[in-house]
Amino acid sequence: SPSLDLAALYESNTFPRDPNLSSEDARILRRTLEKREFSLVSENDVLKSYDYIIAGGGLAGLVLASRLSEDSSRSVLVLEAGMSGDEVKDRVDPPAGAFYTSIVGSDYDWKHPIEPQPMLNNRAGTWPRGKILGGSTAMNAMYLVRPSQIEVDAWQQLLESSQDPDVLTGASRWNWNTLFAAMKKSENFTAPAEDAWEVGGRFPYDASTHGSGGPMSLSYPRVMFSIVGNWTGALDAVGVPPQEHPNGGITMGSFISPSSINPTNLTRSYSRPAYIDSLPPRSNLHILSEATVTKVGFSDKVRSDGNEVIAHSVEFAKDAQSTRFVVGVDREVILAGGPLGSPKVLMHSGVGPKDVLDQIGVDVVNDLPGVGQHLQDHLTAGIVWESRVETAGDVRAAGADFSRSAEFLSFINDAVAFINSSLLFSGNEGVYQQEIQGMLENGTQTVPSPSSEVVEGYKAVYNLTASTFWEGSAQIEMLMSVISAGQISIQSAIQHPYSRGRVYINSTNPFDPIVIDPQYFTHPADRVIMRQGVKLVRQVGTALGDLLGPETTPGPGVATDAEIDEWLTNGGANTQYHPASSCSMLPRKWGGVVDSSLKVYGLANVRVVDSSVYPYEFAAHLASATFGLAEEGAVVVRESAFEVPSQAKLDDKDLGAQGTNGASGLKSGAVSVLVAVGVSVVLAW
Ligand SMILES: Cc1cc2nc3c(=O)[nH]c(=O)nc-3n(C[C@H](O)[C@H](O)[C@H](O)COP(=O)(O)OP(=O)(O)OC[C@H]3O[C@@H](n4cnc5c(N)ncnc54)[C@H](O)[C@@H]3O)c2cc1C
Repeated sequence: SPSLDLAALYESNTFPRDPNLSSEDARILRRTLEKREFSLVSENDVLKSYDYIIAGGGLAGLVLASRLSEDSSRSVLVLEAGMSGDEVKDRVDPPAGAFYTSIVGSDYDWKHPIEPQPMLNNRAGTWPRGKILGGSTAMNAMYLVRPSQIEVDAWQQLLESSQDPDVLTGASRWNWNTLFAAMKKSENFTAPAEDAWEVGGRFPYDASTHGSGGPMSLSYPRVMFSIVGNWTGALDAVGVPPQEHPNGGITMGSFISPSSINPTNLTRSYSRPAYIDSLPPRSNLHILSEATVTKVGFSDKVRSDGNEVIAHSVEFAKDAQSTRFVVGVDREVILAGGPLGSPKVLMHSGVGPKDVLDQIGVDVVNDLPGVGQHLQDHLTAGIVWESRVETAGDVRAAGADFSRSAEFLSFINDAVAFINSSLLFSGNEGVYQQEIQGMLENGTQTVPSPSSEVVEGYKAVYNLTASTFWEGSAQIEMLMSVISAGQISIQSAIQHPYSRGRVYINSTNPFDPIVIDPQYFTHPADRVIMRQGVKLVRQVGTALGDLLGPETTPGPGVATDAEIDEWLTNGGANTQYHPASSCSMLPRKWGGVVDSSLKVYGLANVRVVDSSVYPYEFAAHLASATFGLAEEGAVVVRESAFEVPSQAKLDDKDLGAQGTNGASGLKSGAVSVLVAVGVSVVLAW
C-alpha cells in the first residue's frame, strides 16, 4: 500500500510536484490520483443530471469548468469529443511540440475538411483543430498576443450602435477594460531568462501589461537565436516601429511575443494543465472524454417566463456506433465546442437557419439564421529564404544532445509585427479605403445566406472594418519562422478580412463532418491587402541583409501583382488557423446568435462561450482573448439564477442510455444522493 499521505498531499496542493513521487508505488498512486484529481470519469460515473453541462473541453470549456466548479454547491460536467490526451503528453508538453512533435494531423486533430475554394483554384485541404482535452491549445503555436484596445472597445460600440435591447444590456462588459482584466486574470507572467534575452537583442516587454498568479503560464523560450534579435531593427528600417508595450492595448509595430510556456519545467501551458490538472480534488466536477455531444434536448411542456425554450438535457455518444446517453441539466448548457463545434451542436439540436435544417429534415426548434454565418479566418502566405545564420531547425537537424534538451525544445517562434493601413500602403491608404468603402454592395452579394438579417450584420461589421479598423488596427500580421533547417520564412497574414464564409450541416448524423466554406478571397480587397503584405515582407527580407540568402519561395520569378496573385491562388495562401464568429454576438436583427450575456436567442438556458462569439476577427491570435472571454463568461454564468423548472425536466426514465445496445451507463439514483448529502461528499468513483 502506498506510503504517501494522500490527505496531506491534497491539502498542500503540491501534487504532482512532490519529490516523493518518484518511486514505482508513487507512480501508480500518482496515476490514480491524477484521474481523481483531474475529475476524469467514465460513462458509468456520469450522474443523471448536473447544474452545468459544458459541451467541449477545449480552451474555453476547461476555463469554465474550473471557474464554475469553484462553487462547491454546483455540479459541473464537461463532455469532450476527443481523448483525454494522457497518452500523448510527451508530444503535447514540450513547447516545441508545437512544431517537432505536433499532434496536428494525428488522431487528436479533427482534420476538418474544407470545401474547394473557387478563388484559390478550387484548393480544399483541412483545418486542424484540437480533439483532445485542452482543445486547440494542446496543438497551437503558443503565441500569446492580444487584440488592440480599439478593436475590443469597438465591440461594445457596435452592440450599442444597434440600439437593440438584447445587446444593449450587458454591452458594457465587452470592452477593453473588462477583457484586459480578464486576460490578465488568466495569466502568470515570467520575464525572459537573462542569457536568452541577451541573445534575443534585449527585446522590450512590459510585465505590467500581464497578470501574475493566474493559471496560464506565459514566458519566453529558454533559448533564442540571434536573428530574433535582428527582427525589430529590420522592421524599423521599413517603417514599422518597435512596440515597447505589446499586449497593453496597442499592438501596432514589431515585437517578440510571449508564449504559453511554463518556465519552471519548460512545458506547454494550455487549458488542461493550467485550469484542471492544477486543481485540488473537486467532487463536483466531472470530465468525460471521448464523449461527443450530439444534441441538446428541449422541453416541449413548458417555456421560461420570457417565453423561451428550456434545455433539459444533453445527448452524447462515443462514436456513431455507440450507445447514445442522455444527461439532465438543472441550470444551463454551455456550448464551448469552438467555431465549428458549437454551431454544429446548435444545428443538430434544431437551432439554426431554417433553410439548412429543412433541407435535411431536422425539426426546427428555433429559426436562427445567423448560426454558422459570419465565419471569418486569417489567411497567411510565407516568403522563404535560404538562411545565412543558425536556426533552430539547424540545431535540430544536427541532432546533438542539446537538440533534445528541454531548453532547446522550449524554443518557439515569437517574432511578430502588426501593421496598419498607413504602414502597408504608405501614403495611399486613403485611396484604398475609399475604394473598399465603395465596395460594400459587392460584398453583400457574396454573403452566403438568404437572410437579410445576416446581410445587415455583415454591413455593420464591414463599415466598422473599413473605417475604425482601417487605420486603428492591424491589416497584416508578420511572423518570422526559424524552425526549419537552412531556411527562414516570414509570413504575411490578413487580419480583418472582408470575405465571409459559413459552416452548416448537410446530414442528420452528428458524426458526419460539418461543411466548412470559408469563401476565401471572395471580396477582392482581401487579395489586395495580402498582396501588399507580401511586398512588405520582401522589404523586410532586404532589410535583414546578408543574414538571408536567396529567396526560394515563391522566388524572384514571382514579382508582378499578377504573378503574386497567381501564386497566392495556387498554393501561397493558406489558413492561419483562426476561424471565428460563427455564433456571433450581434443583435438578432443582424444575424446574431448570442446576446450580450452569451445566451442563444430564443433559448432560456443555453450559452455559447468560445471563439465563435466574436462579432469579427481580431487582429491577433485568438487564444489570449479567448482565455479572457471564458473567464468573463464564467462570471456571467455565475450571475444567473436560472434553474430548470421541475415541469420542464426530463423524467427519470428518459435519462440514461438511449437506443438498443446497452443498459443505462448513468449513475442510477445519484441525483437524489447529491440532494440528500450535498456535493461536498466524495462520490464513489
Ligand atoms: C494549428 C493551430 C495553431 C494555432 N496557433 C495559435 C497560436 O499560436 N496562438 C493563439 O493564440 N492561437 C492559436 N491558435 C488558435 C487557438 O488555439 C484557438 O483560437 C482557441 O483554442 C479557440 O478556443 P475555443 O475554446 O474556441 O476552441 P478549442 O480550443 O478548439 O476547443 C473546442 C473543444 O470542443 C471540442 N468539441 C467540439 N465539438 C464537440 C462536440 N460536439 N462534443 C464534445 N466536444 C466537442 C473539441 O474537441 C475541442 O476540444 C491555433 C490553432 C490551431 C488549430
